[in-house]
Amino acid sequence: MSARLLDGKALGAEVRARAGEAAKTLPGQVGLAVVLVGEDPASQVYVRNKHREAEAAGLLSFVHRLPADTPEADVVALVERLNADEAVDGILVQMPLPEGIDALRVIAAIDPDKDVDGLTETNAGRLLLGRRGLVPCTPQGSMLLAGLALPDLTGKTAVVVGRSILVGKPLALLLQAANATVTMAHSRTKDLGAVCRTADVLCAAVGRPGLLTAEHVKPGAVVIDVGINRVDAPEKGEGKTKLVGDVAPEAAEVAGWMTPVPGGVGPMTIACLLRNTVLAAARRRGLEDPRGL
Ligand SMILES: Nc1nc2c(c(=O)[nH]1)N[C@@H](CN(C=O)c1ccc(C(=O)N[C@@H](CCC(=O)O)C(=O)O)cc1)CN2
Repeated sequence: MSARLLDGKALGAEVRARAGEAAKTLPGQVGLAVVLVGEDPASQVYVRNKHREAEAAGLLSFVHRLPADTPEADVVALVERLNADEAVDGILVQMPLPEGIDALRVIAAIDPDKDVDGLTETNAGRLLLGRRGLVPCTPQGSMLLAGLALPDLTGKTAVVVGRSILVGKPLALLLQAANATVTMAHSRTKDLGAVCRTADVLCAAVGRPGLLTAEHVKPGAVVIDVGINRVDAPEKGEGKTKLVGDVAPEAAEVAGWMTPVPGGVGPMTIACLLRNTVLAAARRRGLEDPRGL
């Protein structure tokens, strides 16, 4: 069997287009502020892409770049200024932050109603309690991709490998909210293969290239590979690199559906960020959530 592709590029483009259409229906322009501290090369690419996609969708995009040695208090002060800025509907602080800055303290400074990353305690609590809030972008994108293969997850078994606050934990809650029976696995899980083979939906969010192989996959399962790992690619030439997921490509011989890396969950992250920003903007204006978003 060769898995069908869950195309995050195509679905991401649809989600971004819908966010752009919904933004047009709101009074005033929707504004997104992104804070980048330091020079992490991958983060610089992601922030550039966020700026480009936000503008392409008709949003106002404000990028704040701070040097790596910026004191934590100055990052928090910037977040507080953005909280008070009427032109800003959504705030995102790009992760990872440089050593010496406590990410949780910076996140805690974000107004929960502008927290388009869904990482504040308030939004994490809302997700846990099943209340309306802002949901982290990568887990949201993973659910949209899984939904292409399995529109109804009721009674399905799901295994999430990884327990980060950015992906693993919120993704497990979203799967549970969609009536799946969820197991969370991690580095201390005994017999990871046996646990993973129970999954109708297998989600890998660990950041370890090729951690899961064909042996971890139940025949026909939906495999959502959240890992985006840059590895050496000597076959492409000296010093060249490539992106690979947490799931080895041969797993596609067993899976029914699988996300590629690149082109799977990654593009959904920015698409869902635009979606969250438009949702936040509508709610801040006291309006209903836009239809069709
Ligand atoms: N505050 C946050 N920081 C980080 C998040 C996040 O959701 N919030 N997620 C990641 C990085 N990220 C967005 O910030 C991100 C990662 C990957 C992609 C993407 O489109 N990947 C492409 C490949 C791009 C490339 O060539 O490098 C793909 O997978 O096809 C978008 C956004 C960590 N930080």
